[in-house]
Amino acid sequence: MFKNQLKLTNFSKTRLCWQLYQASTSQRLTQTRQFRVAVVGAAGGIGQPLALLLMTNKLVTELALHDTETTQGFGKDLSHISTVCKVKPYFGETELKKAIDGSHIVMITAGMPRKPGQTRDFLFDTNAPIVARVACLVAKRAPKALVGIITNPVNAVVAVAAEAMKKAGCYDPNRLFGVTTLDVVRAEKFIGEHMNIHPYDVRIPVVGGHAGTTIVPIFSQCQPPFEGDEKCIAAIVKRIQTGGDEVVKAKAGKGSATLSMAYAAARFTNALMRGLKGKACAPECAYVQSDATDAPFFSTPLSFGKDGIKKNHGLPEMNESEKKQVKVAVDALKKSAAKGVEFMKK
Ligand SMILES: NC(=O)c1ccc[n+]([C@@H]2O[C@H](COP(=O)([O-])OP(=O)(O)OC[C@H]3O[C@@H](n4cnc5c(N)ncnc54)[C@H](O)[C@@H]3O)[C@@H](O)[C@H]2O)c1
Ligand SMILES: O=C(O)C[C@H](O)C(=O)O
Repeated sequence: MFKNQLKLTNFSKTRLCWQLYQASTSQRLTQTRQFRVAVVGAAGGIGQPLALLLMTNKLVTELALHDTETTQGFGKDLSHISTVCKVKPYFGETELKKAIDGSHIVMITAGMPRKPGQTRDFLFDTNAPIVARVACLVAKRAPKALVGIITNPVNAVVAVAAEAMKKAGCYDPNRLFGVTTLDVVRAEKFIGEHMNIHPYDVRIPVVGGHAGTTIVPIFSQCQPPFEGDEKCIAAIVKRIQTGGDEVVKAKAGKGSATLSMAYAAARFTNALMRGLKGKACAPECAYVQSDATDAPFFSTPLSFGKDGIKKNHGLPEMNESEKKQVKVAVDALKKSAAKGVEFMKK
């Protein structure tokens, strides 16, 4: 009897401590500036695991989940996770405004993924209008928000978003990003496997865009220095450039990369939030308006601050082979951007 009372007392003490800890944590969290992140396309293959990963990030205190499919069910499911993050589900065209209002970051995953045999560019006609609509609303309702575009074809729809925002009277090139982090994540993974080291320890800039030969990993700047001959580099470059196809083929008609993309997007969102908070973070590559090359948009390593891009580190030093690859990428990217601009003229 006495033993049981003692147990109960200890249990109560533990619970009280836990409650006090939680109260002090949530107080701390409301005192420091934390972030509302909106995921548009949240019910999809990328959206759901991205939402889950963001729920576990202490910098996210409110998660707005929007989709043209209902987000009620998985939103409720997420809302039971014991983090301080509040989940706000939104549904359909009419609620997009509410989802965007007050958001510090808007991650756009809305749109079709490709099927085997299709290029990313094949998705343009379906996805460009979706991106245009969301970008236009962000410009009007949350002009200070940082916008990450995951929807394909990234190489063209980022230009669509920029034009849509210009039309809406509010475009800030420092706040608009095509998310190319998955190419970096793949590069780290494949190089780590090849060199038998942890992928976390691999740093490599992947510049250009996000499709085929527009993806240019700069092996000459790999840290630690890459160990392997030209043939080996060419094979890994090819694998990074066709990583998306590898997944599309393996999923056999059931979509494209979702989990690895969610991981990459969560990492990129974290880097943006650290920038907003003024915290240091290793540079991340993203596809942004740029004068690094002749292409209007180009991915290079970036540092982030409270207004989005703090510093564009530009093109890293490159060897002759890498310079040639960049030239090929630039020619293709100029066409992709022009396609986006042309679409918005119509
Ligand atoms: N940038 C990258 O590295 C990368 C990586 C993987 C996938 N993608 C792209 O991301 C996109 C999404 O992929 P997924 O696998 O999540 O697809 P999915 O079909 O599983 O999910 C897309 C979601 O978008 C929603 N949606 C469609 N139109 C909408 C609108 N107007 N407003 C709000 N929501 C809308 C759909 O209802 C769906 O839930 C695709 O275009 C895909 O090609 C990009
Ligand atoms: O390949 C795709 O269509 C999806 C994405 O762009 C990827 O690289 O996995």
